[in-house]
Amino acid sequence: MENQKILVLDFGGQYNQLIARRVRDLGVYSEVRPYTTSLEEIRSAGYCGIIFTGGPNSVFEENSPICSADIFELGIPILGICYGAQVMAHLLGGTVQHAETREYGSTDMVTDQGSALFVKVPQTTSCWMSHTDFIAVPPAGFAITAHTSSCPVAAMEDRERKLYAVQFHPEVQHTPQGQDILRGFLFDVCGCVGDWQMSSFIDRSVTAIREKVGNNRVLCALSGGVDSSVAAVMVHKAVGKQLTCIFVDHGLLRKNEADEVEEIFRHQFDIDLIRVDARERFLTRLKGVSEPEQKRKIIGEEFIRVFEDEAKKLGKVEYLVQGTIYPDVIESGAGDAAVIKSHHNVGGLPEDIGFKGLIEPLRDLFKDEVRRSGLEMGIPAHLVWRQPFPGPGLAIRIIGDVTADKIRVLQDADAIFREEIAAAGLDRDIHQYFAVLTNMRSVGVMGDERTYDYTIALRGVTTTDFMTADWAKIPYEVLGRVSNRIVNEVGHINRIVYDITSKPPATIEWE
Ligand SMILES: Nc1ncnc2c1ncn2[C@@H]1O[C@H](COP(=O)(O)OP(=O)(O)OP(=O)(O)O)[C@@H](O)[C@H]1O
Ligand SMILES: O=c1[nH]c(=O)c2[nH+]cn([C@@H]3O[C@H](COP(=O)(O)O)[C@@H](O)[C@H]3O)c2[nH]1
Ligand SMILES: NC(=O)CC[C@H](N)C(=O)O
Ligand SMILES: [Mg+2]
Repeated sequence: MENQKILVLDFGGQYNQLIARRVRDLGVYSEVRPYTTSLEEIRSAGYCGIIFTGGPNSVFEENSPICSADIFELGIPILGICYGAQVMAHLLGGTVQHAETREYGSTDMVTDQGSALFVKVPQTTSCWMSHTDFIAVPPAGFAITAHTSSCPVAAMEDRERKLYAVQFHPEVQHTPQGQDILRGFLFDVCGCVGDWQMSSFIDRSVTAIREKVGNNRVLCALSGGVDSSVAAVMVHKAVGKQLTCIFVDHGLLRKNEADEVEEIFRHQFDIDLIRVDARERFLTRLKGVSEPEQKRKIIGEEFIRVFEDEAKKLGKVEYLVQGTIYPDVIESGAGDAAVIKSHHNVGGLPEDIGFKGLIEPLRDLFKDEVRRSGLEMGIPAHLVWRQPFPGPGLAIRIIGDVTADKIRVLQDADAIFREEIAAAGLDRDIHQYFAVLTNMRSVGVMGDERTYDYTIALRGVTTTDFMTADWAKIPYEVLGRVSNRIVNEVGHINRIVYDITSKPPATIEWE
């Protein structure tokens, strides 16, 4: 049985992924698709509801993202949020205007409890606003169901056509009744029953993979990280021995990591594994390259070339499995979102790929959801809770060009940092921590001699979904020990700094 599902139609907002997430948290499957998705596709996918997201544009400006007005004729219930609400008003003949002042932050709101959205919400409540434009006049057939002191149409609905719109953001935590409002839309308006759980996601994915693959062989790009391990186990559940995993040692892994991954994987799982020594070829291609996006693209391409070479040795392989997850996709600039960085497995992929297609069963999930599905499939907790390590590895933690010597220095410094964090019992509390070899050299004095050597930056963050993160408040004693050990034990380092920026404005990795 197919699960019911909700389409989150992406108009370029910041919280699109959060909307999808909140819907899944309510037990309803949801997926984010661009606003350009064709009506035919939407109709045939059998969605039981659509949510229009917010977005940075103004509906009345030229070239703003707009969908076809025929979407309202599909008979599928729609909820517009913020820009999405304005799209609905604009397309159906209402008036959207630019306000003199922005409405931003927590705002008192009066609701009509006769609305399916507000039955569980007090008449006077608060909501979180982030807009300048507003709906001045709703389209014909719409009733106003909420207002604030400066926003005449905080919510409107055409009950008969099942079209709903809210100017505020029910998906953010600062709208205290937000989940009740979404629940009202999903359950009362769309008729969702809440039939989705992680286990049904797994079952459905396994079935879909089995159908897609048929009798063919598949390769899985396995890094030993959480995402690809979960993807591999899922594909193995689907097609068993037709799956071969390829683990690439590109020479940019952490100290001793290649051996550790091989050891763990061979013992833990009954899955075919090939370890490829590609250290030479990656280092050769990266020689003299210092621009971060260029490094990422070279690595993305070289990964694919290695997979193609291995596939040839195995005979005919149709599909490549990757452990791509949602943040990889959105940061690589999916839909109308900006390119933050090209993740090697998405934006860094070459155009010509020697496979019929990719299989990415986790593409719509967040890290914490991937972990939940890993635990559900019986992957041991110590693997599921490993901290993430980016595919391009130390190449994006060495600022500037990458050389074998720099890799060694960084591996040693990073190993000390990780050892001390573990010794202090902090490895579960800090969700990702690592050392960065900055390209900066400075003057120091060691053993009464002048030194002119590199600076290591330490980075530690706390986060749940890796989309936003705070810097970890590592105790000074621990930082002190790490600093001492690195300058004493690792050559060519004479200065250590700790990175105290959150994401945003920084990102977790330095490149
Ligand atoms: N060394 C590698 N060998 C083979 N495939 C890799 C390697 N590094 C990354 N990949 C592929 O790229 C994908 C994305 O890497 P990413 O680091 O985001 O995920 P992961 O390694 O599976 O999990 P984690 O985020 O926990 O490190 C992986 O899921 C895997 O398919
Ligand atoms: O597989 C990956 N390929 C990449 O190209 C890549 N870039 C960043 N990351 C990881 O993604 C999370 C968010 O990182 P940023 O805040 O640096 O964007 C962090 O966990 C990063 O380690 C990557 N993972
Ligand atoms: N957050 C939003 O979706 C904003 C919508 C629109 N850009 C406005 O300013 O009103
Ligand atoms: Mg990884």
